[in-house]
Amino acid sequence: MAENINVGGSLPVIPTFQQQLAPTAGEVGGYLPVPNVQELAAVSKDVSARYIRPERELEQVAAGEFGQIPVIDMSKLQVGDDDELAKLHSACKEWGFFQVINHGVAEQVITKMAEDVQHFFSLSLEEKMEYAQLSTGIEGYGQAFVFSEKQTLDWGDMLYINATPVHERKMRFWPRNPSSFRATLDQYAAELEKAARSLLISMSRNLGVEPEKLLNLFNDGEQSLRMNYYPPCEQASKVTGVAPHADGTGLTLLTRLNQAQGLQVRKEGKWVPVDPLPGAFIVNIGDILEIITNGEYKSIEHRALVNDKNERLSIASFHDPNMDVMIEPMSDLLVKDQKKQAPNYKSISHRDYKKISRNMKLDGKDGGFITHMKI
Ligand SMILES: O=C(O)CCC(=O)C(=O)O
Ligand SMILES: [Fe+2]
Repeated sequence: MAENINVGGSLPVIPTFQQQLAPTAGEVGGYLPVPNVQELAAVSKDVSARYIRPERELEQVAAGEFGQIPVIDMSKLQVGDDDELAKLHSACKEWGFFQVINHGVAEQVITKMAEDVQHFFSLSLEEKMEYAQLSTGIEGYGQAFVFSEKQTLDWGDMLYINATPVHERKMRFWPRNPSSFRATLDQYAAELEKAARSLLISMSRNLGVEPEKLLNLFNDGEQSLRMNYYPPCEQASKVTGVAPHADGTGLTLLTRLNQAQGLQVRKEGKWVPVDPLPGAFIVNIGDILEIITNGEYKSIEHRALVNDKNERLSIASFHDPNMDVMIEPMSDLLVKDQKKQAPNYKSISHRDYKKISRNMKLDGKDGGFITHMKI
């Protein structure tokens, strides 16, 4: 078993990944234009067949069976509270999803972001389309991950921006309306990045690796904000706002902007509705963190449902490592109790990982790129 292990160095890149690299949406215009859902909802009550998911009828929603996802008090983590650290470790291992309270992000930063995002989505279609996605990438106003005419569509629109690295920002996608929006996005992104790094420090303590080693992977990393707008839908029980998926990212910090509920997490085959606490962030482990931790922490499938009466808004802040690092199990984690452990995942450059994962439709966790990374 030990022969294939390369503890301390980079794991070999598996050549088959290269075959999957062409063509890419990021480069050759892979994303298909689809209707604006907010407009559809405004003009007609009929929901086109392209949005209907017959499988939803068969799925089980767990009513109270598993309880709520764990709630972690970040102020306790920051002072090294052992019980809270243990709670975090178990939340990362058993759930892959948890809420954080006392996270240190000022309430007015979140409120201002909520106001500006709501303002943006309330603009006319024409105004929003000034920031429309191009066919070549995910950034901007539009929809994500649509590659074929046959694909079932999600009942939602989004504004997607890359906030870091700062020098690579594409300002054409950063709305000027409302006039405070750019500054708000900038501040919100910076505050959430701080919270994400603080969580990574606590996670590294729990994992038994030097915090610096984990943090270094995320230095000058990529942070993206996905602002989701889900209009009310007459057939809410038959559609999804975001189809089942596991985030292909490192860590995700999610905020809901209004009272409408809809996030559900898959546990033991059933869907567990998440009931967000006011002011809390919902945090989830993404595929990259699963790979880095060699599977000790797991990314979890989730989906967003929509409401039949009210619109729903959420913001996902995705925190990814630096583009120049290798995505692979951390070498320090491949040594446990002085023994070498086999890596459970292959190694790939972050750049290639992104190219591939951004070109796959959302199709549950098993349909995600992480399946190809498993050894
Ligand atoms: O809207 C939500 O609650 C979830 C959105 C989500 O999962 C995502 O944007 O990746
Ligand atoms: Fe997600």
